[in-house]
Amino acid sequence: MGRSAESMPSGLLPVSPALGPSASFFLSLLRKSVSRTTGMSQKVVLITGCSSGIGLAIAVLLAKDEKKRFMVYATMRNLAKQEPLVEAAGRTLGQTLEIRPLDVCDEKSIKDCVDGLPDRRVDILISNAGLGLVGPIECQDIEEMKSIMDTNFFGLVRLLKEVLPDMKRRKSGHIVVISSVMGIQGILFNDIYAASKFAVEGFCESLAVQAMRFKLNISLIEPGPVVTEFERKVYEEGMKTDLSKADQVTADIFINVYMKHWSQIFESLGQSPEVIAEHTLKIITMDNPPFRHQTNTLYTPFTTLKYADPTGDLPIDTFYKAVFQHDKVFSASLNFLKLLRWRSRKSFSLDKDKS
Ligand SMILES: NC(=O)C1=CN([C@@H]2O[C@H](COP(=O)(O)OP(=O)(O)OC[C@H]3O[C@@H](n4cnc5c(N)ncnc54)[C@H](OP(=O)(O)O)[C@@H]3O)[C@@H](O)[C@H]2O)C=CC1
Ligand SMILES: CC1=C(/C=C/C(C)=C/C=C/C(C)=C/C=O)C(C)(C)CCC1
Repeated sequence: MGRSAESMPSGLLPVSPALGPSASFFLSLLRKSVSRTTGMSQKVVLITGCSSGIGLAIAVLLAKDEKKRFMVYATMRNLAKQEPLVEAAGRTLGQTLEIRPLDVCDEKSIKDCVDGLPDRRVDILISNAGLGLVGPIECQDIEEMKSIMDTNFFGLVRLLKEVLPDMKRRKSGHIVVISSVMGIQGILFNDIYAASKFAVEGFCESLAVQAMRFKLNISLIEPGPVVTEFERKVYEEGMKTDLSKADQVTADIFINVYMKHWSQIFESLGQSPEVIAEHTLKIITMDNPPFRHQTNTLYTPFTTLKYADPTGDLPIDTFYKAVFQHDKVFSASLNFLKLLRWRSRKSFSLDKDKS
């Protein structure tokens, strides 16, 4: 995709309005000549939720791209949280990465952010901002549930209402959504979170056919557990749940079965945000990116159960057995996996030390 010199991202050759008309004219000539000589077609990437985790990792990986293929607008709802990103971005800050405010629950904040981009152009939108929630529904209030839907689902809808019309007009663009394995398959005590990711998937699947008519791509990235702030926040909030509204059996399963497995699942199956960023880079640089992409091969045995049985009984029976009948075997398998991964990581770092 060839981009005009006028629409080159400001991060490459910043033009200060204070420079006056002649300097601006000179710089615009310089931009044209840079574009002509390098033949560069730098893509503008807008990412939400970059204060931590997956969003931060994607922003940094793309900004540090050796071929400088991307101009990254890394956004977050609270700029007071930008320090980790500033630190990780290093010298790319102000060059191939700029930090902007954006709250996915606030239409005006989205519009202001997009209006502030050169030509309002977004080549790749990475919808990443999201919140988790675990617990029995009888202990969660509707407002709390609505805020999950508002962030995880309507956040994406608001973004697309702002960005999609321009992409359609230009007949180019890639919408990448950080969904989850829970966009494919519900998990015990994640009723509302899974519903929000199912909503995301249904929405994108419906939109994908229309997008094709405008030569746009939509891709859902579906990670399993990823070791980020999400893990800690969800665990801490989950443990604070007021279980007085739940019966004894439910409260017991939540604390002594589900929450007991939480850290173990992340330790045995968890990926790093950097790995998810690598997967995302691969997807956005493909000629024909897939609509769905799972990042974790260790988790696919679970998601495959869904596709293997159209009645839907197989995953439900299997999860039931894993949790209630073969708890010890399930737990031992996770521990074994954890040990294997620890050993392979150790031997990998020993190999690196030798070389
Ligand atoms: N970690 C995991 O196991 C998995 C996560 N995912 C998904 O990955 C995405 C990123 O999560 P992850 O990096 O793990 O978690 P983090 O908690 O590290 O990051 C979540 C990001 O979303 C931001 N955010 C929350 N609400 C809003 C909002 N209204 N507007 C803008 N930004 C907002 C947070 O900002 P702030 O700091 O201000 O709260 C933060 O930057 C989410 O969509 C999540 O559902 C998918 C599969 C697994
Ligand atoms: C696999 C599995 C379990 C837990 C899975 C979890 C906890 C997955 C977390 C995924 C996340 C955090 C996705 C984020 O979007 C159970 C129910 C213990 C038992 C049955 C098998």
